[in-house]
Amino acid sequence: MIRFENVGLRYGMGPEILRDISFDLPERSFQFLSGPSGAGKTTLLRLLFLSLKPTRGLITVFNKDRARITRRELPMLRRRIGVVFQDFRLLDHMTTYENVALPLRVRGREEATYRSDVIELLKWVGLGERMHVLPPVLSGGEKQRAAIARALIEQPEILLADEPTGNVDPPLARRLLRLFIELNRLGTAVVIATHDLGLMEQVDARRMILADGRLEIHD
Ligand SMILES: Nc1ncnc2c1ncn2[C@@H]1O[C@H](COP(=O)(O)OP(=O)(O)OP(=O)(O)O)[C@@H](O)[C@H]1O
Repeated sequence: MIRFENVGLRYGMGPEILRDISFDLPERSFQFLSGPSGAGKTTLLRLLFLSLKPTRGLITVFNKDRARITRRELPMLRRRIGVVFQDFRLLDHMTTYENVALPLRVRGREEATYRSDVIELLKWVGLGERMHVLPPVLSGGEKQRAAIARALIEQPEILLADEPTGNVDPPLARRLLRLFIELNRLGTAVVIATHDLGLMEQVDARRMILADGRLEIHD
């Protein structure tokens, strides 16, 4: 689905943060992306989400060359990639339900066509009782699950999650991990950026480890 070939990335005139990164992200795969703080995990996720362009090398996304993707094509492709950001990015003046429904509303869909899907998804992430409250009232773990639901509402083919268990206690982290595993069983490829070793030990999954700008892959 996504392929990197000798990809390099530097911000401005700074040093190369990522060097010669090559890997394939197969359909329905499950992988952790790990490495020390500052190793470039978020940067790699931004390349995967098409919000950054590589400074060298080739990225192919859904059989398209990243360098040839036009601005107009970007929203269509991004819809196929769900992202859970480290800081959630929920809108505080909208309820949980409205936050999750927003991507569909923005696309001009009538509420009657998606209402039951949003409610079902909120129940699936365990927020059935919290759908009418505003994000400032939600706990960290609830915000995390609202952000996951929003990333999933358009049924993406890939889910990227940046430190999804960073702010939650171990039982909730396990619950979130079960949610990602279930999602993967249903057919979505999953990439979880984390430096939580305990989390990675719970699943026999591919590990992509960034260190000194390079990527090591342990299948
Ligand atoms: N917009 C930017 N401009 C310049 N440098 C940046 C920018 N974003 C990140 N960097 C630098 O790139 C390097 C990698 O950052 P990145 O956030 O990708 O790492 P990370 O592995 O996700 O870290 P953490 O685990 O702490 O979130 C860091 O040295 C960081 O300072």
